[in-house]
Amino acid sequence: MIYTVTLNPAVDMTIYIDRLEKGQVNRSNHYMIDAGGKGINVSKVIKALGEESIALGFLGEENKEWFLKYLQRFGIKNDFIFVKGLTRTNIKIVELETKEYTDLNQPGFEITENDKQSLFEKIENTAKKDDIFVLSGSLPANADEEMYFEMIEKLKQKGAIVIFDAEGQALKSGVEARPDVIKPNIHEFKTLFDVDENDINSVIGSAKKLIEMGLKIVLVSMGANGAIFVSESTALYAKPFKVDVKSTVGAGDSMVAAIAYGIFKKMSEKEMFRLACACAAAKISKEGVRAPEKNQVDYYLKKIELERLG
Ligand SMILES: Nc1ncnc2c1ncn2[C@@H]1O[C@H](COP(=O)(O)OP(=O)(O)O)[C@@H](O)[C@H]1O
Ligand SMILES: O=P(O)(O)OC[C@H]1O[C@](O)(COP(=O)(O)O)[C@@H](O)[C@@H]1O
Repeated sequence: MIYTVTLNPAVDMTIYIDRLEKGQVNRSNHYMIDAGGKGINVSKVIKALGEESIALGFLGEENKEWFLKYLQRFGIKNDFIFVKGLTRTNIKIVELETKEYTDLNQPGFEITENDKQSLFEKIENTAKKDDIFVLSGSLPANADEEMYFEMIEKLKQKGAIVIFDAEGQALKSGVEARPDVIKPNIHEFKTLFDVDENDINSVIGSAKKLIEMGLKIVLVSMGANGAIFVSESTALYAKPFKVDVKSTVGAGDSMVAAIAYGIFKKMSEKEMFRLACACAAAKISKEGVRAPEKNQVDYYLKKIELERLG
């Protein structure tokens, strides 16, 4: 089974505006509201690819009805721990004239020691050998930065496969627990290694250090500049190509979803990387934080060009 864990979910409000004038009253063109947060977006894309996952993590008590209704509408199975307060609202601004994308992410609710223990118990009682666990996104406002490290260690002891996507200190400490897969974007990767983002070989060299540490796959996404996939047996570069971008939010999550799906379906590394790039392109060609349709993914699959490196 595939499980996604979202410790800090979000109501994502995507606002489309011709141009944002700072310090002025602005009126939007139109907007969309989606249930989001990294793991939840991963679950949405897995569903769109035709597979099931169960979304775990925390959800704020105060606005949980709307959130759960949204997940039900899209057929996303879930089993959250409900915590005091509201699930945060993150604002995504798309400026139509300049094609600029601005995210305003909030810190989110706080959790108690009890909440944390309940989640750890649920995960420990659920995880079995070869289950796939996707751990992604920021931590609740007051959570200990080592929370992912602890969770990854416990999941690895159970024999589960761990895919991990976080940033900052949570990423640094989580990597020490040797997850199987990480998918940092290039800015996040630069917090792990002092690489030159214009030099693909320097990114590959650093990714290989993580493989030597015991990670199985390191996928570094580089926004409009493509992506790099490194494993023990291969180093691949996905060439960039033009996409009519409607919202960049969830591009990385779509890649993570494809890797989870690919591992679950025992796809080859090359195939799963191609799928990851196609899912990301299909996602960004959609408004808001909605999963792409399967036929859009198939359309982009034909456009992905991979180059073997190193
Ligand atoms: N402007 C863009 N044009 C074309 N592809 C893009 C663009 N932005 C993102 N992508 C695709 O989505 C992938 C993930 O985007 P990225 O911004 O690196 O991740 P994240 O959402 O985690 O920050 C990229 O590797 C690329 O394949
Ligand atoms: O947990 P974080 O790091 O604040 O990120 C949360 C945001 O990330 C998203 O999951 C999008 O992530 P990506 O664009 O990196 O795929 C949004 O749905 C959400 O608002």
